[in-house]
Amino acid sequence: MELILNGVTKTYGAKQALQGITLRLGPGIVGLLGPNGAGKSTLMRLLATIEKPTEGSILWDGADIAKHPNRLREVLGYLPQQFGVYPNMTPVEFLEYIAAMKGLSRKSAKRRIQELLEMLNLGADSKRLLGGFSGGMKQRVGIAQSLLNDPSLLIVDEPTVGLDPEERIRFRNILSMLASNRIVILSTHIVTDIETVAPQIAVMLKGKLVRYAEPEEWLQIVEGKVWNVVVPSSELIRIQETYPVSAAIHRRDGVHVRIVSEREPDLPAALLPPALEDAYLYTASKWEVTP
Ligand SMILES: Nc1ncnc2c1ncn2[C@@H]1O[C@H](COP(=O)(O)OP(=O)(O)OP(=O)(O)O)[C@@H](O)[C@H]1O
Repeated sequence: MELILNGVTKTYGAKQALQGITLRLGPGIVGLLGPNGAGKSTLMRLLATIEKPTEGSILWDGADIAKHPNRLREVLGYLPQQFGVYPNMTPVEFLEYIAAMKGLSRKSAKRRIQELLEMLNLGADSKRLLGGFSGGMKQRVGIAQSLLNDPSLLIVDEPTVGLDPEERIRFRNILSMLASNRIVILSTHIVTDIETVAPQIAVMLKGKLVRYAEPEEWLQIVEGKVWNVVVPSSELIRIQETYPVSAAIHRRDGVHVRIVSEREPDLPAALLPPALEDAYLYTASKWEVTP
């Protein structure tokens, strides 16, 4: 089970959405992190064989998916960013419909749907109409449809948008549970979505893969560079213009601002242990000036 990207580039007219992405993935979760417009969804669509690279190649277990898309499609699960359900169907009807489109036999689909409804904690709601489901429940139905064929490659694009904190945590737990025997690619612009579940994190900025590393390596980038400074709220804008700011908490004694700075700032400052958010912001700020 191996996915290799070799110099993958995608252009739309004059727009380069992806530039020379090279990456090798094995089983487990990889978190793909980047701001809106970084190219994550484009990359997901290429991996899902919906579009082809303009240059470069994507190999699934050695086969080029542009030439042999079915090799990957058979083992692919995809939860796109915009995932819609039919409001007048129950989860069972909806999943049966998707299973039929994927070419699963009725008998194995029925069994698999029951398994997935139990696993995703939807069993008690299996006879309700999807139109009345919460965002989190719909998202679990989305995951269920992506798992119908027990995929070896599972791609989930911005899955936590619109979910409440409890559903977010539940969703992360589901993904961790699924990652043991497949490659899971989780794309997001929210650091907390991936920091607890992804042992490998790839950051994309402006269509390029900036770095692919373990969380510990990300943290090393900002070791000794994260500071807490307390300033009056009138100073906050100046601070934000000067440093990457990963948090600003308003307290009685002023605003406690968490900044990333290579040198000790010219303000009373206390050094803090680094977090992934600091590393991400610092990397993005460096990339702004030296693309
Ligand atoms: N079909 C298309 N035609 C033209 N430009 C496109 C197309 N798809 C994407 N782009 C452009 O490519 C760039 C990357 O877009 P993409 O949607 O992949 O980013 P993203 O990181 O997924 O961000 P978001 O989370 O906002 O979707 C953007 O500048 C976008 O406008």
